[in-house]
Amino acid sequence: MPAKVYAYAESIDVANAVGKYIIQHQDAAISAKNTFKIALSGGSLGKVLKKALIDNKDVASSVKWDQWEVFFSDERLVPLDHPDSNFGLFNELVLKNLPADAGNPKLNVIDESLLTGKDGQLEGADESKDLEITKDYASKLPADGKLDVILLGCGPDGHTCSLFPGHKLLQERSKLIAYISDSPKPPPRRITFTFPVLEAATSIAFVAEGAGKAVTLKEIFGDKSSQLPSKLVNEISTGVEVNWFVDDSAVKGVDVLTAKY
Ligand SMILES: O=C1O[C@H](COP(=O)(O)O)[C@@H](O)[C@H](O)[C@H]1O
Repeated sequence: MPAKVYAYAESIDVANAVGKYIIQHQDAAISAKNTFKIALSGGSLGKVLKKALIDNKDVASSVKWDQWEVFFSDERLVPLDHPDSNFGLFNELVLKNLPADAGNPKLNVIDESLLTGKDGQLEGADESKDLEITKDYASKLPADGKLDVILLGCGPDGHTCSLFPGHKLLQERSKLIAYISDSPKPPPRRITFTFPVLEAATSIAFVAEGAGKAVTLKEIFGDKSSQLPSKLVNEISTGVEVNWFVDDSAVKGVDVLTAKY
């Protein structure tokens, strides 16, 4: 199933489309099994989620937080209130802005009590504890391994989750959550979903904005031989639908059909 690309002139329209997409999948998941399992990413996605889930009042009033189970597609090995934490970003921008009666999602976060070292750096880190964090996070994934929605970012280098171009973790098949201590983007110590988790999902959506992503998207959609991690997600053939929500500048010069969600 080829990836679908939804493009908009304005950033706010990208966020509103992401909000609509989330609500449609939330409603389908809840009517089927009474719960919505969604994985989030960090980086630029944080601000999009704030616009989609807090500022857009129609979407905000449709979110059934009590029935959400939230996971993180990757996480940096830093305290949950650290500026580099992907959970921390979601907490600051979304959770802390929820009205008191909004309900409480079930949050699946790393076990902070096992953290060592400082700021996700290698110095002072105890790798055996990092591996415990990794194993513990894997145990939090749904028993059937199936997430309803995974929201992904695409870095300017084409990475997604903490799966980086050319990295050996792109081949990881035996673990659902993997540990990385040589992330080329700081901080170096992180955990990440592997391809088997992405392959088992119902729906994946990338959100990518800005002219800085155009060269990368050109390669992802135009170069059949590209091995960029985000391009490899587009090629998953397990039946998971892959969507891209982008602004016009991110797809300027990219030879791809776009639509509105
Ligand atoms: O390091 C990370 O980067 C990616 C991409 O971030 P973006 O700011 O270019 O959208 C992000 O998806 C991932 O969760 C994060 O850990």
